[in-house]
Amino acid sequence: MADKIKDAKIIFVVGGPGSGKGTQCEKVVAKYGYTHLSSGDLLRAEVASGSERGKQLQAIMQKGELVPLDTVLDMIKDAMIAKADVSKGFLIDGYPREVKQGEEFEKKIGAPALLLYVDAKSETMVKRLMKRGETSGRADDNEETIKKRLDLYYKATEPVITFYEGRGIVRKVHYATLGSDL
Ligand SMILES: Nc1nc2c(ncn2[C@@H]2O[C@H](COP(=O)(O)OP(=O)(O)OP(=O)(O)O)[C@@H](O)[C@H]2O)c(=O)[nH]1
Ligand SMILES: Nc1ccn([C@@H]2O[C@H](COP(=O)(O)OP(=O)(O)O)[C@@H](O)[C@H]2O)c(=O)n1
Ligand SMILES: [Mg+2]
Repeated sequence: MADKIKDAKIIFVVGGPGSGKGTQCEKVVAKYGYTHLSSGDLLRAEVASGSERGKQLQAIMQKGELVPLDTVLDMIKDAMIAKADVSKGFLIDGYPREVKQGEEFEKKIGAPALLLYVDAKSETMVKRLMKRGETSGRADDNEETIKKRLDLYYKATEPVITFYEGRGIVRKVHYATLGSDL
């Protein structure tokens, strides 16, 4: 089964909470037809299913903490296998969250060809998430959890970018290059 994705083209999409990862992925999908897999969306789907595992995930996500590495990785892997026959490549959005997650992904699935780093200032991210929180219904789009997600991003996830910069595969995307309104 896992053989099906052995040679898949992989792009990691990394950026802070509310930096616009999902928004940028949609643009790439429209242009290049890659398959977009958001690790956060996969986790929220599990929560929405009402399963026992979903309940445990909900509690972690509400606090802005990271769910266990194996849980996310298994979900991404299953989703990749399910799409392997129709996919030109995969945008893995919101993963890796820490260097260890990247290392495990590479051991179990494969190496990324590229890392898209979606850059935004922390004030911008906070503003967007507070706005989104008015309608998103996301339990983590509130001031207290947003602060924790940001702290964790700077502490655990920024080192991921440095790690892959060492391999020369990081491409930075920010509003100026994308003609955003901000
Ligand atoms: N003004 C402006 N808003 C944006 C831009 N990109 C994204 N947004 C908004 O910012 C919010 C967060 O964007 P997402 O694409 O969901 O960001 P994300 O990084 O996937 O967010 P998380 O999954 O929560 O990490 C949404 O409400 C978007 O509509 C942009 O370039 N300009
Ligand atoms: N690889 C991942 C992705 C998401 N998550 C969890 O899911 C939450 C939402 O992730 P997300 O990528 O949709 O959103 P942001 O926190 O980036 O805004 C995170 O705050 C984590 O609790 C995780 O633990 N591990
Ligand atoms: Mg997202």
